[in-house]
This record gives sequence, structure tokens and C-alpha cells, in this order.
Amino acid sequence: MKTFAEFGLEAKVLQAITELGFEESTPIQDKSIPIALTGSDLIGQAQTGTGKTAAFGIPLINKIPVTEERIVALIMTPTRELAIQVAEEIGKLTRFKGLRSLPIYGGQEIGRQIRALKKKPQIIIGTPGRLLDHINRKTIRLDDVATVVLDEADEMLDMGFMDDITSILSLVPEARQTMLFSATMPPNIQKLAQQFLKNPEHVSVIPKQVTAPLIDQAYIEVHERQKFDALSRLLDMESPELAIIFGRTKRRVDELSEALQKRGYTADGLHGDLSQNQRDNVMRKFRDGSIDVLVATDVAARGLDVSGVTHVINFDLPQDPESYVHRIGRTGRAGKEGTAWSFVTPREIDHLHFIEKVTRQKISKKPLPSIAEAIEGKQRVTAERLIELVQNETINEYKAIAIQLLEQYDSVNLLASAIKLITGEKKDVNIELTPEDPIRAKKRRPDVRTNGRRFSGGPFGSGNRSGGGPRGRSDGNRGGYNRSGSGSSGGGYNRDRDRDGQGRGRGEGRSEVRRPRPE
Ligand SMILES: Nc1ncnc2c1ncn2[C@@H]1O[C@H](COP(=O)(O)OP(=O)(O)OP(=O)(O)O)[C@@H](O)[C@H]1O
Ligand SMILES: [Mg+2]
Repeated sequence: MKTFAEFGLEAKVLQAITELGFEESTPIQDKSIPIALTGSDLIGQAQTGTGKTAAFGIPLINKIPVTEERIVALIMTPTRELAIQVAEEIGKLTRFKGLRSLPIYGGQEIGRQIRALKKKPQIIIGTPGRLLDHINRKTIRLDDVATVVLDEADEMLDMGFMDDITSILSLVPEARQTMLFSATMPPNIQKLAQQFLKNPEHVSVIPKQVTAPLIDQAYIEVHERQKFDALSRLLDMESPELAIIFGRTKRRVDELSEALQKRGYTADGLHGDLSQNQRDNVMRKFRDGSIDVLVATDVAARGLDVSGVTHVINFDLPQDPESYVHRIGRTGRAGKEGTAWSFVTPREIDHLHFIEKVTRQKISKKPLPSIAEAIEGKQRVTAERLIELVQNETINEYKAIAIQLLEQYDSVNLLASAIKLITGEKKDVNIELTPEDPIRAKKRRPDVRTNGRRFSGGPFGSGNRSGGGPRGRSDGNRGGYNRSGSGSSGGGYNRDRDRDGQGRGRGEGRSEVRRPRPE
């Protein structure tokens, strides 16, 4: 790995990188930054949590003159939370250089954004719908944009943002640098690349598996009706620092977060039907640790970087392998380890195998945690908390009563009772969740691989600079499995993403966006 000083960056950009605590560049940064600095178009693929944001952010910031007063860089993200997060990271990277960057996303009062735009930001980070809204109001002009980044490019395409992106990019001068980034690059990304990029360089640092290497992956076979008890046992047994639990639908997320709260966990839910205020609050609470379980739809699957997330649990399996890769990638980031669990109902086993096949990753089967394991887990946490207190806190004011109690009672009994008290009995509330239909792995067509060899290598096809691994026939097939849901009771499969467009026949996030069928 290189040090950042070797890229020949401006001193103020280097200073910001140092301030962020980055000592060496990650592999994707290593390969992308020099290419991006030349101004060439770029397609960058690297595992989740490996620093793609800085890989495009650093060169983008480096090339903008501080005296610039026009919007010269545009970064698009599929969700609002991601726009906010990327804007924060860009903000940190421009701290010393003093550029102005601004997130533009739906759900936030437009007047406030218009006022912020008057401060002449050079860098806009936005979701497509709200960007178009500003373009139509003429509060954003793209005539001077010289750099465009599509973060989570494949997701933007899958969400049906192609039309929006086409409209937006038609307003950006041709002589621009365009970069696409994602951990997954399904073959259909070519469509996007052909249309919007000029002789792009492909940078891929996906080794054998597309899933991030430090994530321990396991699944538990469980019936739909057992899922909630399995979840509480798992949470007790594992005692995550922070956990994200993915549910299939908005209803599921609502029911699940409420159920967890009733059982005494500090949990809250995130999905596209909440107001942006509510969404911001939930994210803030999760980031500052005032809740330790975030229950979410796929709206939280892409890009979110919250330090301390030790566990991801797929309460419901995701519909497609990409989603699996991104969901579990919310843990095991920036060199840290993480654990991903998936609940699989008996009828979904085939679908799990499909995910394994496409991700080229074996997911090991583990038994349902027993009640004893759950209790043991909770007691372990209590003991750890006690030890921490003994070692680090002032407890003098409790000592008198401790001495008094010890004179009267046996020390082991006394401590055991204290542990029981702190551990707390699980609130035995009866929980009934509305069942979801299983995800069906439909028969796959033999091979629908596109002929774009540059992207071959399966749905996660690497550009193959350093990619590799076996290329099974079915690996090339994204088209044959069920992606538009099985019409389950209550909404079916719900691609919960942000489609913020206004006045274009779209509800503000209410719509149950269904993934277009690839056929
Ligand atoms: N060179 C570096 N050294 C140390 N930490 C880094 C470095 N580059 C990035 N990071 C940190 O790693 C974390 C993950 O980075 P980032 O969110 O950019 O990953 P990503 O590749 O975009 O992941 P995803 O595919 O999930 O979007 C962030 O917290 C970021 O600050
Ligand atoms: Mg990212």
C-alpha cells in the first residue's frame, strides 16, 4: 500500500486525510486515485467498507480550485442517508482546503436547500429526484460540472433511475470526467457505462469473493413463525455492540422494531415511509449509540458506514445476491471484523444456495441458539459491564452498603443476585408478526450473460485487472430468479429506496417501488 503523500496531492488535501486518521491508502484508493487524477473516466469496484468514497472524493477535491464559485462536481447516490453521509466525508476531506459541498435530497425543506445553494457550493451530493427538482426550478445549473460520480452505480440502475440519470447527465457538458463506483457490477452496468462514460478505465480489486473478507457469515434455518424468538435469542447470545437487522417490507420493519422495544431492546426502525425528520433522528440515535439495534429495509443496505456495527442480521433473506453483499457489508468495514447472520425458512434454502453460488461464498449453517446460550450471553455482558465498572469507575459511595450486605449474606449469593438484577428478566411479551411469504428462487434460464466480456465474471463481474475466480455458467445469470416479489400479503417484495421526484407522478417515498423485472 502507498502512503497518500505519494499521489502528489495538495498539502491541504493531505492534511485532511491525515486528520481523518488514514495512514495508508486502501487497494481501491491505490489504483483509482492516480487514474482519477489524470481526468480519465473510471469504473471502480471494490468490496464493501474499503474506502471507495475517498477513492473518488480525494481526486475530485484535489482538482477543484478554491476560487471556484460554480457547481463543478456532482455526486449522485441512491438514498438520502447515503447522500448525507458522503457529503459529510467530502466535507471532512475539504476541511483545510475550504471547498463548499452540499447534500441535496428529498424530504428536506427545499427552501433551506435553495438558501444553502446561494452560498455557491462547488460540490453537490444528491439523490436524482431532488436534483431534478432543483434543475427544473433552475436553482441548480449543471453547465459547469466537470466531474460526475455515480456512487452505487448498479443500484441507481436497478432502482430505475436510468431516465433520471439520463436527464441529469444530458445537462452536464460532454467534456467531463465520469466515475462509477460500487462493490457489485452486474453486467447491465454496461448500459450505463456505454451511454455515459468515455473509454473508462476499469479498476477492480475484487479478489475471489465479492463479500468483504472480515465478515463471518452464517445462517440459521428457521420457520417464519419462530423468527422473532430466534432473533431475541441471537441478540442475547451475541450481544452486538451495534446491529442492523434487515426486514423485507416497511410493515415488517415497523412490527419488528416495535416488538424489539416491547422485549426491552433499544431498537428503532428506518424505512422510506418515515418522514425525513424521523429518518434523521433514527440515524443520529444509531450513530451515537443511543439505540443499538437498527431495523431497516434495503434503504439502509447501500453505502452506510456506521462504526461499531458488529452484526448484520437478515431477518428476511434479500431478494438478490447484490443486496445480500451490500447488507452484510454494513459490518466488517475498514479492517474491522463483523458477523452476518441470515434467517432462512425451509422453502428458501434454494435461494440461499443461489446467493452462495453467485457470491462464491459458502455460508455456514448454525443451529438456533438455545435458551441457555441466550441466557449465558446476557450474563456475560452483565459480567463485562461489572468488570468495567470495577476497573474504571468511582464506586466509593456504594462501598458502605456493600460492606454492610457482605456482613449479612454470602458473597457468591449476593453477587449472583446483583447479576440477576442487572441482567434483567427478558420481558415475556407475546409477539405476533405478520408472516411474510418466502422468497422463491425461480428456475433460472440457462445463460443470459451479456456479451460484454469486459464485465464478464458473473453478476459481480470484475473488470478483471486483478479479478478472477471460477465463472460458473449460472454466475452469469441475473435474469432468471424472481426479483419482483411473490405478491405476499401486504405489499410483496418491497424495494424500499428513495425516489424523491416531485411533480413527476411519484409519491414522496410512499410508493412501494418494485424492482423492474430484468427480462
Ligand atoms: N485509507 C484509509 N485508511 C483507513 N480508513 C479508511 C481509509 N479509507 C477509508 N477509510 C474508512 O473506511 C470506512 C469505509 O469507507 P467507505 O464508506 O468509503 O467504504 P465503501 O468502499 O464505499 O463501502 P460500501 O461499498 O459499503 O459503500 C470509512 O469509515 C472510511 O472513513
Ligand atoms: Mg460507499
